[in-house]
Amino acid sequence: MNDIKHYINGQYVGSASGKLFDNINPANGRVISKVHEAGREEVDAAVQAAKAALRGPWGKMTLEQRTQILHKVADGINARFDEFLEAECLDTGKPKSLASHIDIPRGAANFKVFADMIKNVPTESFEMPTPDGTGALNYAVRRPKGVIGVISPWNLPLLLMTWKVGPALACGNTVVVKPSEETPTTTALLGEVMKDAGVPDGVYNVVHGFGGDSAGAFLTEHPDVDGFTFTGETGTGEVIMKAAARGIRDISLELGGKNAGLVFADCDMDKAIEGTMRSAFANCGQVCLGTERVYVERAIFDEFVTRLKAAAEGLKIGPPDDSEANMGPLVSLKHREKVLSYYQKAVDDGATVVTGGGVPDMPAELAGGAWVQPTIWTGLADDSAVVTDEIFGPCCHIRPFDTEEEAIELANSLPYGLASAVWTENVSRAHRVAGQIEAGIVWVNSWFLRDLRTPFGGSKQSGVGREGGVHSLEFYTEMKNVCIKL
Ligand SMILES: NC(=O)C1=CN([C@@H]2O[C@H](COP(=O)(O)OP(=O)(O)OC[C@H]3O[C@@H](n4cnc5c(N)ncnc54)[C@H](O)[C@@H]3O)[C@@H](O)[C@H]2O)C=CC1
Ligand SMILES: O=C(O)/C=C/C=C(\O)C(=O)O
Repeated sequence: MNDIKHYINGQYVGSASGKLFDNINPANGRVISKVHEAGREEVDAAVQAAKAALRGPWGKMTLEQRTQILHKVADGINARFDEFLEAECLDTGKPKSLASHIDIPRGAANFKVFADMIKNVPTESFEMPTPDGTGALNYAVRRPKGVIGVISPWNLPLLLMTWKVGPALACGNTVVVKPSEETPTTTALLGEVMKDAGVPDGVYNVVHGFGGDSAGAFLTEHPDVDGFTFTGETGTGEVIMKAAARGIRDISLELGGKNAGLVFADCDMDKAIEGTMRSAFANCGQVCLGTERVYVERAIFDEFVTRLKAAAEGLKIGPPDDSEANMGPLVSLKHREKVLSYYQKAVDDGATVVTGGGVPDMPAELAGGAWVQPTIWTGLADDSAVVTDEIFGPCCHIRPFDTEEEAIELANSLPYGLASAVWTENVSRAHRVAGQIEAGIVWVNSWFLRDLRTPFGGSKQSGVGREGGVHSLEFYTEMKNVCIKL
């Protein structure tokens, strides 16, 4: 069994404290590896390496040189595709069929897309008159923000970490990444790829550990980090925001959601079932953009529930290597406890359990895994915690509505505002409803269709700021105006 070490200043290093924690395979509960837990010492070394690297060869490279290296990073991920796939699936338990189509290709694409984007985005220039008649010229330039602290979650580990690291490096910053303690491996492996691609030492650093009173907190408390980007729970986002306030550091937060799907009677039912299925159960329901509240127009409610039930019962639960499996386990037994507590709460609150609601029977070798059944409920009150809290499991509650206004009101009724999916074949309705939903992303007749040039993030308690396209460049750079008197 291998140890997973920190990656600091181009070297894999262990913790001075010798503290290690277990990395567990959620498909069978067995230990995959031991991970070094960073103390303040390792976090400080990583931040100092990142700070120094800003003034080293990285800071002196031309944009062309930098972006060529990032292309090599993407090529390096693709060249070691199977290793990344194996590592990601061991850490998360997700089906290889899913990770090979989404997680790993996006991990590589995140470097290429932002390397190309930074070369093609113009900045502003304004000529102005002056009293003496000679005039002045203003032009804006982008400069790296500095050292970026990247705190990433476990649900799409490589995808979400590189979604931040790709643009951060494209803009000339250096990074210290704190991956989730649940899924450290691909972030660690990326160090080798960075080295082989010619990324100078100190540009990409990784420290492992937990959140509070561990590597995560030590990183956010470190005064030499210039900005933080985080994806995860809303409560954690608040803690990070407070830490970033000291020293007035910038933040980009993509937080929780309790997303609504609105299914109108004029929808294409096949599309609505297929899309809602994916949005509720893909990645075992562990996608912040997933649909946990489904509102269906009363005329088609019964048919929709019957068909979604059949679809959920058709899912094949299994380990990553099972090529027929389309649903893996949850990320950990601890997370399963949380999800199962909501399964119980739904029953206590009087739900009708349409399907699921428990733990599936698994073969003996998988019995220690964090398996749960895909679950659908109806009949809960709008204020049940099952309908208002982010559960982050393979489950949804379906409730009927009678009018478009009611559907919009229900969708907007929570403090979250991340994503929504609207199912209708009426284009006027699609525009009207999309315009009124309080969320960062509204999909119409689709879900998780991602164009990396688009703004991505949440409104209300689902986040602060937007990443994606030029919005990533906005966050990862400082704009400076130069005014030249002519
Ligand atoms: N993509 C998303 O939107 C995600 C949402 N969640 C939600 O959060 C719930 C709890 O899962 P967790 O893993 O505990 O999520 P979390 O938000 O606490 O963890 C995400 C990352 O933040 C770090 N972190 C935690 N506390 C920190 C602190 N005080 N300072 C700095 N870094 C800190 C963690 O170590 C991890 O790297 C889930 O049940 C789910 O509802 C979890 C993961 C991803
Ligand atoms: O960038 C994407 O395509 C996916 C984003 C998904 C999340 O942010 C999430 O599940 O947390």
